[in-house]
Amino acid sequence: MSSRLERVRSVLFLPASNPRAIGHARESAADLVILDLEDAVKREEKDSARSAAVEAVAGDWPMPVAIRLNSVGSEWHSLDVDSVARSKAEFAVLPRASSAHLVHEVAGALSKPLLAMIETAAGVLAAADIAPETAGLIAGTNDLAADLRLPAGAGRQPLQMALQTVVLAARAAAVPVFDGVFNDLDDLEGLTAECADGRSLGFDGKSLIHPRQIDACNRAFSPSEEEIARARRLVEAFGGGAERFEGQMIERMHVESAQRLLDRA
Ligand SMILES: CC(C)(COP(=O)(O)OP(=O)(O)OC[C@H]1O[C@@H](n2cnc3c(N)ncnc32)[C@H](O)[C@@H]1OP(=O)(O)O)[C@@H](O)C(=O)NCCC(=O)NCCSC(=O)C[C@H](O)C(=O)O
Ligand SMILES: [Mg+2]
Repeated sequence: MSSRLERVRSVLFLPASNPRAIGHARESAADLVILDLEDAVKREEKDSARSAAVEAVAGDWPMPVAIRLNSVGSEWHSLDVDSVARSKAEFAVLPRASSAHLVHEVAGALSKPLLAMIETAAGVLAAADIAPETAGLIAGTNDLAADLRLPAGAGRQPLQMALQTVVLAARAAAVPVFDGVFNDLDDLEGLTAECADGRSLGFDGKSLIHPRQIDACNRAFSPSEEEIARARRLVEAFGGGAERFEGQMIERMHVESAQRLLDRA
């Protein structure tokens, strides 16, 4: 696992075509920033956005920065790969990853760590093979809902199996995994609830579309004081084998989980 992604909770997307947003992202508390060349950028701005992204990543950033390419098969993909390969972007992001073979090819052409977005039915079914070719997975819930032909407002319930498959694939390959975006820009309560849902599914963090979503996300994916205190007590109390701890059975794996939480904290 790239150690630079190990503790990432908030993943902020922004259109590379918006210079003011690039400025805001650089000053934000996001753990990872993704300059988008794909869906957030209009057709007529694809070339200028690509140049702007390459120029932006050449500057200093307090957090790791990635560029999201246009998908394989699109008219911009090859130009994106050429430019991003030569750029100072630490990571690239491939949308609509659908097979391990394609991801392997793109990662090879870029010669830099690649995060793959799982956002099609084919991508979900291939996620276990895709994950080992990557530095991490990101669930693309908008595209996935569209690909599955879910009715508007269907929510996350019909996506549960896909989301769990993405987490399983990432865990089996020991790479980090990030939940999809929350589209309602003004509903911070809803965002907080969805972050909690993502964390309970096993995601390490969440992708975001607005700086005002960052604090809630960072809070939700950080261990609480209560969790930290319990983990400390548990590690301290453990003597090996099966034991009673505060009314519950604990074994070695509970100590490992507690230790992981303390490391993250
Ligand atoms: C969604 C938006 C288009 C909303 O924009 P707007 O209504 O202009 O927002 P505000 O007026 O609240 O903006 C206030 C200032 O904040 C800056 N801003 C806004 N968003 C960002 C951002 N993401 N990063 C940095 N800064 C941001 C604005 O520039 C304003 O600043 P100023 O001009 O100085 O006043 C907009 O929020 C947006 O574009 N969000 C990101 C969209 C995006 O990147 N989409 C692609 C990734 S999501 C995706 O595709 C998921 C996946 O693929 C899937 O399938 O699910
Ligand atoms: Mg998408």
